[in-house]
Amino acid sequence: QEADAALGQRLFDVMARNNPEVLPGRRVNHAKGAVYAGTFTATPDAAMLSTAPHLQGQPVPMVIRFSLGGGVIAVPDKAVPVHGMAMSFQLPDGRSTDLMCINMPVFVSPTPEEFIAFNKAAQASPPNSPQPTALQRFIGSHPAAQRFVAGLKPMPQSFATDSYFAIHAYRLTNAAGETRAIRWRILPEAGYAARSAEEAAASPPNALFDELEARTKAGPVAFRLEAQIAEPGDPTNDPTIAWPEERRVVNLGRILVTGEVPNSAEAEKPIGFLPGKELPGLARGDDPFFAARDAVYAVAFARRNP
Ligand code: HEM
Repeated sequence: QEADAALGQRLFDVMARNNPEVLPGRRVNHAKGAVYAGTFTATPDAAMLSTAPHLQGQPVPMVIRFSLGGGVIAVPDKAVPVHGMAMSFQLPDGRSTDLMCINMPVFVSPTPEEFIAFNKAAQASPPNSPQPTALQRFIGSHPAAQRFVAGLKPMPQSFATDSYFAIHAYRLTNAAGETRAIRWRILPEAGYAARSAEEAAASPPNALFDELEARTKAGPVAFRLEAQIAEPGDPTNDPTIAWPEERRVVNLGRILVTGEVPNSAEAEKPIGFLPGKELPGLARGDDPFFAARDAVYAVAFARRNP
């Protein structure tokens, strides 16, 4: 649709203005990253929730990209608190479905328009701006942004000791035709482990990427894919509002990250993840971010693969 395409372009433009320069062929956001191969194997419980082919129990290959938020490839790992884990589940018939997760359970803005305003406030607050800066004023008057910033995590020991969230609500439908709203979560089998402020400050520039490469050379890294199930009244169209922790959580299966792909910097170029790719038994929910993100990712992909 016209309106979505125009919003996608405006979202791309505001992201591009976050960066001094977008290098040719590189991502305008989550620029620093590494591509890994993996597999996913569903538990029997997964099929009780959805008929989606990758949730039936046969192992499926995965492509997984770990990343740091922001558009600067040369940024030190310790400087960026928002981490990405984007992944594609690859079905035998050539179809795929993706999850694009960050290490935060909620998003910073309730609507795409407000995300544009948030970025503009950040851009109007360069280092050494007089206080309160435009960003401080924005955060002070937007509770969701305040919660997000307050919830940012310390640097983890490893990408393998952090949890990741696709944030938006999806819908799963099982063979009996029962549909449930869910939110995806990815939990580390190694357990959550963070660095102290001193350890983080002393960490080398590529600490997290080097650590993951070394760790996977010693053996696969495992995560649990879970679905948090909504109850009536839980908001499905506002990614800034967490559902209560006591909601039922179903263990859907095991993600094994097996190793970095050869020449990751080239391998990442033709990859373009999308959060709203549907399958039988798996649909996007009613969050307006799905259409907005489809649109901005299309612009971003075309720009880096002209
Ligand atoms: C309107 C809000 C958002 C905008 C404008 C936006 C924008 C972008 C852009 C332009 C990219 C680069 C895409 C590419 O070149 O392929 C990107 C990557 C990414 N985004 Fe978003 N994003 C938004 C919301 C989110 C949310 C809510 C999440 C997580 C739930 C998320 C997770 C990611 C991840 C993990 C990547 C890296 C993908 C990769 O490794 O290829 N984004 N985002």
